[in-house]
Amino acid sequence: TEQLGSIKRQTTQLRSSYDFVIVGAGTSGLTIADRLSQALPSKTVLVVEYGKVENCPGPFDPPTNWLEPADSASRWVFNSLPSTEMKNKTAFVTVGQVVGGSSCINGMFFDRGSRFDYDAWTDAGGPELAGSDVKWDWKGLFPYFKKSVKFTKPSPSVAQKYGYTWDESAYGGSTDINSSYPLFQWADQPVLRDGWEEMGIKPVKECAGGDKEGICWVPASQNPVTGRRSHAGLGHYANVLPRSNYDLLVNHQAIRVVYPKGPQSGAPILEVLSRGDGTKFNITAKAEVIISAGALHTPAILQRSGIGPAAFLRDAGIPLVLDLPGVGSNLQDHSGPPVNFNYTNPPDFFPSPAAMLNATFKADAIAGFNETPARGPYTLSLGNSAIYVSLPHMNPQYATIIAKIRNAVSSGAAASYLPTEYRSLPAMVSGYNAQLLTLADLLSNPQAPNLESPWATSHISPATTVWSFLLHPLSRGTVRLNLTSPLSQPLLDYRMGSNPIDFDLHTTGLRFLRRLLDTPTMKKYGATEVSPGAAIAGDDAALVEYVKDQIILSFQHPCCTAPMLPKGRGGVVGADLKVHGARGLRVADMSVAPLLVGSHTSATAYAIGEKAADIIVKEWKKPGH
Ligand SMILES: Cc1cc2nc3c(=O)[nH]c(=O)nc-3n(C[C@H](O)[C@H](O)[C@H](O)COP(=O)(O)OP(=O)(O)OC[C@H]3O[C@@H](n4cnc5c(N)ncnc54)[C@H](O)[C@@H]3O)c2cc1C
Repeated sequence: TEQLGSIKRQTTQLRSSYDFVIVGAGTSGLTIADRLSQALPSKTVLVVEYGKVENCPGPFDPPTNWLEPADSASRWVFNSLPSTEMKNKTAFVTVGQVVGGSSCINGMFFDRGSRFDYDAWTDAGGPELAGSDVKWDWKGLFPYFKKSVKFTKPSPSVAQKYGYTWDESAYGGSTDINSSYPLFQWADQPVLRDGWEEMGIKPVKECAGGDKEGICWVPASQNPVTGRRSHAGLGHYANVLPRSNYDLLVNHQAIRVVYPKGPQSGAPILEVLSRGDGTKFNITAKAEVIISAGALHTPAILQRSGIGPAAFLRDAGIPLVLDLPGVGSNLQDHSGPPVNFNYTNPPDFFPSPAAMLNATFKADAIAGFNETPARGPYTLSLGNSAIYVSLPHMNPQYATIIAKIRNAVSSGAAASYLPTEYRSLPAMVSGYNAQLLTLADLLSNPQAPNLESPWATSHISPATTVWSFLLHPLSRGTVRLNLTSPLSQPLLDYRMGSNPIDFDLHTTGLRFLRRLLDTPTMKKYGATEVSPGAAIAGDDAALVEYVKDQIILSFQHPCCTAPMLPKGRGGVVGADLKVHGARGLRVADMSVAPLLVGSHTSATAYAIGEKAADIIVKEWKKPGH
């Protein structure tokens, strides 16, 4: 209960005003709240969170079924609108709804993108971002990646047992967000690793330092001793208390920001709704409101505030405050199809996940998870290994795909891949063209991965499967208020495959992954392809059909819906994360990424939070504030 000292459950418990009001106690939001309340002790900070504080942890604490947190109240479940180019498939997407946000329910796979991914953010923004004092390229972000986690190297015996490698120069932070390697791997984990190496993919010693094309060990966001999840709700809230200027209001929905005297008049008022008794309340921010509600809810809050695409807001009957068509545009996520196979002569390693079917083994695993230090299978979350491969290394004919991307821009065809309402808006078209040209450069770079395939074992039941994650999709979706119920979850339109060149990228990934089955290691175990199969793989049209049939539309990494880009390129915030045209209002979470990164997204969300906090602290420490 002491930890809950500053928890507010009713607005009557709040102070009359706060300097900073942060919307969303998630991965980025709590990072910012922690840093501001620490660096600016004379200022007050309030975080407003929709969910509760009690519902974290999620899955892997110990692991339950993937995507099934121990407490389902800790998340939102979205089913997107159908993607017409993907046979009307819908994306199943979840996000955290709890103090800690999605860092409470995620897969704990704690990787960073490659340096080229972040350099691409600046490229896509053109001179305005490149020339800004604040830089969001790799060089500008790397110090914040370092600051955002405390890395604990594995003991020599564990490192030797599993072959973990690392380079501490990629780390160095001391904050209470842990990055560490688990004390357990399944004995058959090396089977795929051997296969990848035989395909010519090279092991990389450390993948968090900007260069990660190859085979990577990836740490987990977990405590190195207890094996438990490390998340923002602990590291940036409970474990930093008491702090007299840091309050957290739970179980309240931020509805919208209101500018009684116009968006240039100073920090807006935040309107919140109690989920307990349904009352509405206004919270006064003296300095700033910072929206960190995640890539799906941040654009909904802005749209309810009258900040968004003018035509949409008019149709919705919401008075226009700022015409920013980029709000809720530019939705991206990782997606991809699988290659399925069986072993006719399966590797007989012990333990493999099949051992969990044995009651004695499982009982020992549970006991081990509760020891200190913890040990055994339950200390392993989603896994810790992945390959990251560039387009040139997958496809010798990659230049044809790059030419298609460039031609789509020069011919004007690219605009027709955007949602209809954007095709006549010059800023949206020019921003998308700039993104595509940036991505054409990125995808041509042999050191910039465009495929990820993570694994933890050679036996992923029921079938043996390797997934192809398309790291840099070209299609763009939208997030829009649900006009029949504007306070409920927004509508997601993923529009996967709306840029047809994405199919070339998906089929490249599939063709590349299939080569795993030709390696000596896989042949030794009699690996036999189940799908897509050689006959289909030789036939472009059939392989595209396979992609449409088998693709998973979301690997739970939605982003980019309030992008940091100039207004003339469809942007919503500038390099200082201030909403274009508004005073006292910033956005800081995965929505501000202009382009999806080639990694899972929590490490980037923490780094965005760290950098945002630094920008804000510097501004408010200036004389005159
Ligand atoms: C199931 C799952 C698995 C994942 N696996 C991984 C993984 O293995 N590795 C990895 O790196 N990443 C993973 N991710 C992605 C990663 O966790 C997220 O991208 C990242 O945590 C997002 O951070 P954020 O700060 O943008 O938003 P969040 O952390 O989602 O925070 C947003 C917060 O805002 C709150 N909120 C929303 N609307 C309102 C409102 N109106 N009023 C008040 N509060 C509001 C939410 O409740 C939430 O607490 C996964 C995500 C999910 C969902």
